[in-house]
Amino acid sequence: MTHTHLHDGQAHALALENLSVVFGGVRALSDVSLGIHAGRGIEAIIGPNGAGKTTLFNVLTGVVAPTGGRLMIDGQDMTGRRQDHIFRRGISRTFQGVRLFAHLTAEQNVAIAARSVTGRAARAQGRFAPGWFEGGQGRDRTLAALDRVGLPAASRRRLPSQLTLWERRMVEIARAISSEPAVLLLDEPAAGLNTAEKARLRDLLARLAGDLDCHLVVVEHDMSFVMSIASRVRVLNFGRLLADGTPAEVQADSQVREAYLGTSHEEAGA
Ligand SMILES: Nc1ncnc2c1ncn2[C@@H]1O[C@H](COP(=O)(O)OP(=O)(O)OP(=O)(O)O)[C@@H](O)[C@H]1O
Repeated sequence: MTHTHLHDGQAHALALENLSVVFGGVRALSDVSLGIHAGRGIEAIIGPNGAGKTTLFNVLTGVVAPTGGRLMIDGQDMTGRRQDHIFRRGISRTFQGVRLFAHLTAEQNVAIAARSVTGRAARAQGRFAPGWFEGGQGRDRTLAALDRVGLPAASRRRLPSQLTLWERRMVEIARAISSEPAVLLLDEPAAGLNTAEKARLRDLLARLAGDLDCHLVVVEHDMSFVMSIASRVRVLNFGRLLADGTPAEVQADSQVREAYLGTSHEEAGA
């Protein structure tokens, strides 16, 4: 696979400026400003239940339009733009829980995502080549993504219901990386995995950040997992950005400790 990088020579940046989201009377996000710079890194967003983490991902991917503030991609205002527009700018995601098409095999689930985009190379040229899937790129992209996550050959032709949770998670990640994103957002990737699987996930994410030149942003409740993979951690609480720093800095922050003490997150001190 050839990579013509979308962000060659320039920082591929996702930025939220004074972002607010209100659902009816609920203020899910209040005046959140943050920048995500592409590069080979992994950062995390943590926070108690209802802090606004998923809403933040939803704004970053165009699922939810903000009530106030702006979403900038590469310096361009993308506020209120459709999901597919944002996706084509190199922002990809996985969802809380696993969302795969039940009637399609693992391989087909990845293929439909892989063929819906032309990938980073074509995006860099500012075009979508007609017939590229028939030309084999979609298939190459699918196989490359499945190889990258390490899904065994026998599992690729199984339906999601015939796979383990870890295998389904691998398929979801393969689907998200098949578009060769510049930024990959992962919503609770470690949820439900056992210790051995979490270790494999940790290795996989580190490899993706390195090999793919993809910047990873992880929303995660498992604090020890977060602290072991992220170089930067942002903490949301009641829709506001409470802290931003290295894992050590965030863990030592008294406001963060207080925010977690009021919740049922027993893993907060881990
Ligand atoms: N579509 C919606 N309509 C109304 N309220 C919503 C909607 N989506 C989210 N909320 C509310 O916005 C707030 C933030 O929710 P969000 O799901 O973003 O939090 P979270 O940090 O991802 O929580 P969790 O850790 O439980 O997934 C919560 O109070 C939630 O109830």
